[in-house]
Amino acid sequence: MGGTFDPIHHGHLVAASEVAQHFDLDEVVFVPTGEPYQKRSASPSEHRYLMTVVATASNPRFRVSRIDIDRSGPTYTIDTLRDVRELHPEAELFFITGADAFASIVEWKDQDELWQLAHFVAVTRPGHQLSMSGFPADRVSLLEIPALAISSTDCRARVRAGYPVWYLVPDGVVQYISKHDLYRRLTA
Ligand SMILES: Nc1ncnc2c1ncn2[C@@H]1O[C@H](COP(=O)(O)OP(=O)(O)OP(=O)(O)O)[C@@H](O)[C@H]1O
Ligand SMILES: O=C(O)c1ccc[n+]([C@@H]2O[C@H](COP(=O)([O-])O)[C@@H](O)[C@H]2O)c1
Repeated sequence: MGGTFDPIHHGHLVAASEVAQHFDLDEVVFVPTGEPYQKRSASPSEHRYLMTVVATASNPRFRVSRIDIDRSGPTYTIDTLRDVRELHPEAELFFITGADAFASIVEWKDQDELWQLAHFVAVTRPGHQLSMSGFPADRVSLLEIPALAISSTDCRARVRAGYPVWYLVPDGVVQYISKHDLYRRLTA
């Protein structure tokens, strides 16, 4: 599951858990983006990586990869999937996205090749419509998951405004945000 994770929240974790259960996955690898070129700004990648580690540490089926943050330049999923394929030549790969990210996939780099590298799972997300038309039916699945109307944008705005993010993000992430004074001065 790729994401900017700025910060990681319970919407991400529920999506990962539901997909792992539904497809009987051995593990879910969270891959924080290095340079999310379509986002206006993002916190330093090490902060986003460490929050993802903190949020996932207690789940034995969850792991975090540095492959995107250690690759220089803009992050493209085609590179993520090629690198993962090289590391795990025998694995059956699934790429998890929310409905909003999936809707923009036609704009992603080398879109036609993406389908050969992984099976894409698009999960439902409040406020976003999912349409499978035009996509290769055998390479894409839609999964309905419990609706959590949580976004990283909203979490950042809440911190900036002095509102709590307890229970929207894992406790350790609340503490990490506070310890490193994240989001107080950001505009995004
Ligand atoms: N509440 C949610 N329910 C389902 N999927 C989600 C949810 N939040 C994020 N996702 C999915 O997780 C992936 C990573 O999302 P990302 O890290 O950009 O979080 P975000 O909340 O969308 O962030 P931002 O508000 O900054 O755009 C994307 O595929 C996104 O669609
Ligand atoms: O490959 C691309 O061109 C591309 C463009 C935008 C987003 N993505 C990937 O989509 C995932 C979710 O991205 P985001 O920006 O919604 O956090 C993450 O893994 C990104 O690297 C990929």
